[in-house]
Amino acid sequence: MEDSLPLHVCHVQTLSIFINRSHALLHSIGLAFLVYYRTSFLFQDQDPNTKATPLFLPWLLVFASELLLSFTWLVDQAFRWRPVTRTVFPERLPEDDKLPAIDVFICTTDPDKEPTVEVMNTVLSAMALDYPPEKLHVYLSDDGGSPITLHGMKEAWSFARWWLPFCRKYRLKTRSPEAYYSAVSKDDDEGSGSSEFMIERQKIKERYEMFKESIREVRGRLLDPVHGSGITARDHPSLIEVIQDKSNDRVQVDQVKTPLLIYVSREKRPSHSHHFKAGALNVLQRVSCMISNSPYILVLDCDMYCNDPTSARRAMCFHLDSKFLHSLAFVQFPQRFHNISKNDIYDSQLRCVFSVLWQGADGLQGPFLSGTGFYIKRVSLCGGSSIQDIDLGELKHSFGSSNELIKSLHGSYKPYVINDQYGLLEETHLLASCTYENDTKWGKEVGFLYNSVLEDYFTGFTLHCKGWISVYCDPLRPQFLGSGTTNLNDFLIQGMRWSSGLVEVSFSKFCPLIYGPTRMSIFESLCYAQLAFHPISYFLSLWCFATIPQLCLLNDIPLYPKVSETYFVIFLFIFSSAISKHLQEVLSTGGSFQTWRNEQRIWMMKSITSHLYGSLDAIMKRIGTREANFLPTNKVEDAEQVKLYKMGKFDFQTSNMFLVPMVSLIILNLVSFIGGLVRVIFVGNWDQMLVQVFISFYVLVMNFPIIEAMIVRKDKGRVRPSVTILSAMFSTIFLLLGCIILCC
Ligand SMILES: O=c1ccn([C@@H]2O[C@H](COP(=O)(O)OP(=O)(O)O[C@H]3O[C@H](CO)[C@@H](O)[C@H](O)[C@H]3O)[C@@H](O)[C@H]2O)c(=O)[nH]1
Ligand SMILES: [Mn+2]
Repeated sequence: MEDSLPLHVCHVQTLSIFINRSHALLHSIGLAFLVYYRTSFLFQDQDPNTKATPLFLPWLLVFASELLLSFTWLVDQAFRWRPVTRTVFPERLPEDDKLPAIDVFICTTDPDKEPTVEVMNTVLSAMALDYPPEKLHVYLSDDGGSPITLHGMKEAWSFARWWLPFCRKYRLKTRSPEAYYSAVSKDDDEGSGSSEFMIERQKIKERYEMFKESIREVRGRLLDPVHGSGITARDHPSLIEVIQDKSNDRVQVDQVKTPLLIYVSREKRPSHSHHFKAGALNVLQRVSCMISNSPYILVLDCDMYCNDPTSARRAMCFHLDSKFLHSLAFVQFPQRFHNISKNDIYDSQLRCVFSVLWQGADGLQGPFLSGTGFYIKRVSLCGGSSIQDIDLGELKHSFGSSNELIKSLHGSYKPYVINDQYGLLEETHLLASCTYENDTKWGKEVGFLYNSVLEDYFTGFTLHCKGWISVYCDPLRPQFLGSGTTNLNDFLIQGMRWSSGLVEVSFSKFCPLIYGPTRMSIFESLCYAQLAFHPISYFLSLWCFATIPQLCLLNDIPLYPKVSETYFVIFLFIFSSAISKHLQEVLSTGGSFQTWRNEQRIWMMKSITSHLYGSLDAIMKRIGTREANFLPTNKVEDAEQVKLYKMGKFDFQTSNMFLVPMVSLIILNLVSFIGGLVRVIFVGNWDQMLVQVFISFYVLVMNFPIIEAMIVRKDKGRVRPSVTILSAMFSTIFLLLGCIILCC
């Protein structure tokens, strides 16, 4: 055995650690001075005449916002404490016959928003993973219960019998056929120069076109008026099918070994809450127990195809390491996207999360579960390996009534007897029924958890609380590629769902600051807390910074030290230090100045809208006036929207709920900037008002695309004049109210 050679190594990023810690030290000294400056103002002997003046209120609000931001920053430092990167050596893995089996879970829900061809590309890329095919089982959960998807699966299976041998023979790097055939530059795959290869490539391409055509044709047919079947996405029985060969191509491709492919559509009834993706994943877990019961599970969103076949072996480098055998719950790969433009105006790539934060968490107890692109150990979702000692009654209380399921948990189940399809299907239908989870611990303690719409964050959090660790694997070539949100509307709605899910957790008994520290490393729990609290903290403080200094500027109320005072330097320092740290991180993770500006801007836009509404949504859910929901993002590309996105132009075709607050604040800042400037010039107190003038200026410069879309643009993505007028009304009312409060 190659015992001496490690399967992976971990590199501590010493330079980043040095930069981060020194910056944290300097920055916190700055913040300490700021707090001292503000508190000493609050506690200084007040003139009895001024004590009652409204000056006090704006000061307090601005100070509170400064404290909130400082707190969030401080907690955030946990992510920067000990970043690491990892390298794996898959060539040192044991022989194929010693590798453990893997189940791949793919979730889809809506064939209109999630085009079937794209979903099947994900399925095919997973089937084509470089892993022994008899040890790979691909499950698709179809929450829509759509015959279009089922038909797509059958077609995908037939096509796979051509596609997989081609991939294997030439060791293709790109194994999603769509990505492969539409790639601008070809990978240098083995034998890719030969004419035999070119002929085969062309032949398979034709088959692929036929495959797409068949999906299109069936879609056209099935979309015609539904004939009173009563089956809808929200109301349908369960349907589980092991996809098998019905094609006539058998002669040629009979020898091809294909991974098992299983279609699962769980039962859904309007009377039962189905818990969205987490619910779907839990059904897959149970159903797969009966069929393959593999010890490891790869979870994928329907749009996240495997861009590189080696991810499974890479993940096994960690899972099979004897040091990790009993502690490692999952290996997380970053989410990367295939449709991001160079400019990336919406920061759809989530650069900070996947290039900075997760590496930081990896140096502590591990990256957070990120919904897709992770290889998780099955037992970690079922309460660990202590199951063996628990008695049957207790187990049924946790896992439900199925004896077969419980047998499988003990590992004594002999899964998938193909001859006994009938018995198998009966049991799986029970497991996929919407009542199976009643009075069990599914979703509460077992499987993916339901407490939050951000099931991944919360499930990962409880795993870390139970002492499991995770690792982050981020090789140069992205292992998975999905479609990022490339229009403002989808982006803000997605952000709202995430904020809501995070705030839900922070307002529950699982609040990371209270529940975490006693159960996991303190730094890791700070990381969880940072994420959980950032929506509230950002929306409160940014709303404040976008209004209060501006109102005060118009009313000649100074909130910051004069330029000539020494404390001015403190504010200058804090601002520049924060900005340059962000810039340093952007540049060192391959971004540009433009990236920095885009991230600053989208941070402001998101804080004002998504974080606000997401937090409100969570609060309303908490007090019971609102139900959880999960609007899946749209994966269909709209040509016009894509054009705007590629040009780097914001697409303001979104609801007024998002637009009006943003535009109102821009108008407010415009008025206060111009008014303030005029005033400062006439009164001559620029020394006192400079910071406030600058804040308005900064907001305007950073959000210039909104101004442009209000005034200059004529295309569809502009801000409609009606929105501008409505927003102007809101700003006026706000200004008037503000003046009344401040001046009386
Ligand atoms: O009722 C549902 C809703 C969604 N999904 C699936 O969940 C996945 C993620 O949904 P998507 O619309 O793509 O949401 P995103 O915001 O892009 O997803 C991110 O955020 C989710 C949590 O909000 C995580 O689960 C995802 O992994 C993460 O990529 C998709 O495959 C959907 O088909 C279901 O299976 N059932
Ligand atoms: Mn998605």
